[in-house]
Amino acid sequence: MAQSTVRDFADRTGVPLDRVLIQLREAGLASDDPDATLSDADKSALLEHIRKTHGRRDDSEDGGPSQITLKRRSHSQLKMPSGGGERRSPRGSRGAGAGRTVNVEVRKKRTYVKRSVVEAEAAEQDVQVLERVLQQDVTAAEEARQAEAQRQADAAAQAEADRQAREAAEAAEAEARAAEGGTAADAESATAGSETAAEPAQSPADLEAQTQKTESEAARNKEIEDDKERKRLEAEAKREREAEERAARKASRGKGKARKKAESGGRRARKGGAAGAASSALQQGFEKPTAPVVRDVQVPENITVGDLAQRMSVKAADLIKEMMKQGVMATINQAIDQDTAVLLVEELGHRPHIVREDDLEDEVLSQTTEPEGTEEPRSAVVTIMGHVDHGKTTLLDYIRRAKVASGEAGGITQHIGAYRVHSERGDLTFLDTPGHEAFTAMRARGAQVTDVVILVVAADDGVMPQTEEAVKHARAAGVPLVVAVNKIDREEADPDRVKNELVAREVVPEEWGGDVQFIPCSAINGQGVEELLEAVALQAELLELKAVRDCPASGVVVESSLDRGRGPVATILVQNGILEQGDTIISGTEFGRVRAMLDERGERVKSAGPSTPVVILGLSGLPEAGDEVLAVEDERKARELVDRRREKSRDKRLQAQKAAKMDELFNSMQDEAVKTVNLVIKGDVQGSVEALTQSLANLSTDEVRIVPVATGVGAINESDVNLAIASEALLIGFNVRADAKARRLAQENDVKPHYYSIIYDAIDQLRNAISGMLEPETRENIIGTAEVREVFRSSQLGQIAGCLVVDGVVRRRNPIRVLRESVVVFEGELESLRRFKDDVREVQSGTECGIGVKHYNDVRAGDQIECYERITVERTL
Ligand SMILES: Nc1nc2c(ncn2[C@@H]2O[C@H](COP(=O)(O)OP(=O)(O)OP(=O)(O)O)[C@@H](O)[C@H]2O)c(=O)[nH]1
Repeated sequence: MAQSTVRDFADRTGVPLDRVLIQLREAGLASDDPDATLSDADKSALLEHIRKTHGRRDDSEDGGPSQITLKRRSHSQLKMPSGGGERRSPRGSRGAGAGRTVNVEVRKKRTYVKRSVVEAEAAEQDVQVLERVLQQDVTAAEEARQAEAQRQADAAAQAEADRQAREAAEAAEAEARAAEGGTAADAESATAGSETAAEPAQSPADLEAQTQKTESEAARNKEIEDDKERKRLEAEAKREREAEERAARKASRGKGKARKKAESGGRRARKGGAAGAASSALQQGFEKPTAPVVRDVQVPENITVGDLAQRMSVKAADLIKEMMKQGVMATINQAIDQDTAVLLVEELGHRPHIVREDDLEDEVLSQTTEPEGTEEPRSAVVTIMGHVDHGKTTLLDYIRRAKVASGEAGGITQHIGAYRVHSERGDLTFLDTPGHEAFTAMRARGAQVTDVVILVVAADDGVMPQTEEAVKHARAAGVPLVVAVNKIDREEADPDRVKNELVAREVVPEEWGGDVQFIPCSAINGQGVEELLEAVALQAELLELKAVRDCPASGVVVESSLDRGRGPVATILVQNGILEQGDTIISGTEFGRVRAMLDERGERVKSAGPSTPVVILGLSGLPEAGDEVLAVEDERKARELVDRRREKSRDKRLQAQKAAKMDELFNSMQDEAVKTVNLVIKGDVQGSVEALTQSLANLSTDEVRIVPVATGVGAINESDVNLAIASEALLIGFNVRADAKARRLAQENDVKPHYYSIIYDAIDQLRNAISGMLEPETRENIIGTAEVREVFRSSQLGQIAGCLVVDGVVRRRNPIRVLRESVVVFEGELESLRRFKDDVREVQSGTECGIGVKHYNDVRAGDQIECYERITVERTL
């Protein structure tokens, strides 16, 4: 096909010249010159390019809609005046002057096509035209080339045929000439001549064919080369693109969270008006860290493996692996100690920072623990101690002129109460500690907040075990004693006996050269009570008790309980500062604001100074008796401190539970015969629960173990019942009952809550129950002894011992022992028991008899035969 210029080609195809030039440029073929010639090879290359790129444009579109159809609907109303002057309102109601209203709805629809789509379509059409024309041209060129080759081949074949014909003719001619006498030389030369003549006829056609062949081969080679190069470049570009995409994907995965956060931050920033800088900064991709990231890790005193892994941003599994390498086996939720955690953090290349839990404590409590300020005199805190029923409550009752004892269940004080008593010698604060041994622990605490102990000893009873205990506690706490020798109104009262007995315990009366005041008194008729108060006041004076008033308030919890209407209620004794209503306080693991304060008469007070007992409302939970109470200024820090304390106590509890479980397992492995009685104990106040738990736990023996699995303050609830069911525990309510749900659950599961209001009863009943669990004891009872006087041999009966029953009765069916010089030589049973010739069932003391011992033929004169019985005895504790 004839070569043409680009312009000609564009004209022929009808495609704009620009577009043809663009296509050629994209195919990498032509310059910008429209008059450059376009060879067949160029056209082939262009066609190939078009085929490759044709249709790709659709894929590269952004995927958005190529056209949008908008529909609009508008409503309007036309009001038509009615002919009869009557009008109808839009709702159809008739009214004066109303016309007819017609609703008109206009619908419009318009379709917009994307400009780029239209243009792309035009370009695509042009390209299709180009492709078609090029295809035609290339096909035509190919066909022409093939026709030309055919023609040349035909010409060559014709020439060859001619030459052969000519040669044949000439050969025939030469033969004829030879036959006529011609030489062979002539023939040869003729042959050569014919060959030479034939040569010029073949050469021009061959040359042209060869030249064309070489040219097309070169073009094809070039095409192949170009194609290879293009493919290589394309593959390279593709590889680069894919690598970029991979990196971007990875970055987006890795930074997913961060980006979300950043984006939200960005949104916030945009909202705030600072959009530009923020959003451009956020678009950066993921940057692979070039060096290991070293983190600063806070290591508290106790931390779980999972938590530590999170702080280091490593997987928990990796941390556990690392621990295994170090020889530590732990699960993800297991708490590890600070030292181990520090080692692990260092091992993993981070910087540990040891967090001392006391830091926060110190910070929050610095102002309160050591009060600074002017010290002022304060009234004494007095505790009454003594043996059960020696008259503690009656004495306090007399002193504060209120009937406390009469209102108490069983007449025994069940929990610590605190009362302020006004006397002529100033105020005294009394902590009423119960006298039962069960309250030992509480009493010990009472002694610690106490300035003076009144030791009540009944003059008719003398020193008893708890009197001694009280002396020990007072001594241990370094608290001075004042002895109230009570019940002197009784006839059998013997105050001197009390003195003597106490002197033996190194409590020496002043009048006998000691330092302890002994005051004889009667709590019933009040005799000597004034003197007692005077003695206490005197003792307090000697102590020169002081407190700081102008400092943050601090004190101690005396008792706490849960009140149905008021929530947690705590009796506290203020020791320093002035506690005001509204103060923020912390106590142990509890936190709160003092909502209300009540004094010992239940009257509201706004503030309470040193040595004042008050009941406070507003704590988050029940603090333990003996816990410190502190008023704090920084509420946030105080809350944080309480949270940390709770965490700590929970950890401790968990660890203790684990230890307990291990111990239990170990014990049960060691001795499976040991029976366990589990208890779930609920009570009205913390002190009672503690005391009851301790007393009941003390009933444990080697054979029966008492395990209080759960204790708490408040009504018995569903969870208590569930726990009792699960652990097969006895459910005990002390001055509390099961709520409705708990009752139902208990009934359904045949669990019976045991209610008590007197600690003695609970102890006695449990003791009886435990007694029932003890294995009965088998005892031996010797019922008779016979002395062997003589031994006979009978052919029928074997050896027979002639005996005299010296003690009790010997029975035929009972087991026997043979004793020789008081040593058992045989144990077995009787073969026969005879009186004279008769078999008898038993022989009484003082009677002779013949005894045959089964399976024993060595009974000798002088031996003793002991007859006994086995009896089973029920055991009690
Ligand atoms: N005659 C006489 N009886 C007294 C006197 N003091 C107490 N009692 C009686 O002794 C009994 C026990 O008195 P409480 O005051 O309940 O004894 P307690 O030491 O408080 O007992 P617990 O609360 O169990 O620790 C009561 O019946 C009192 O009436 C007294 O001075 N004289």
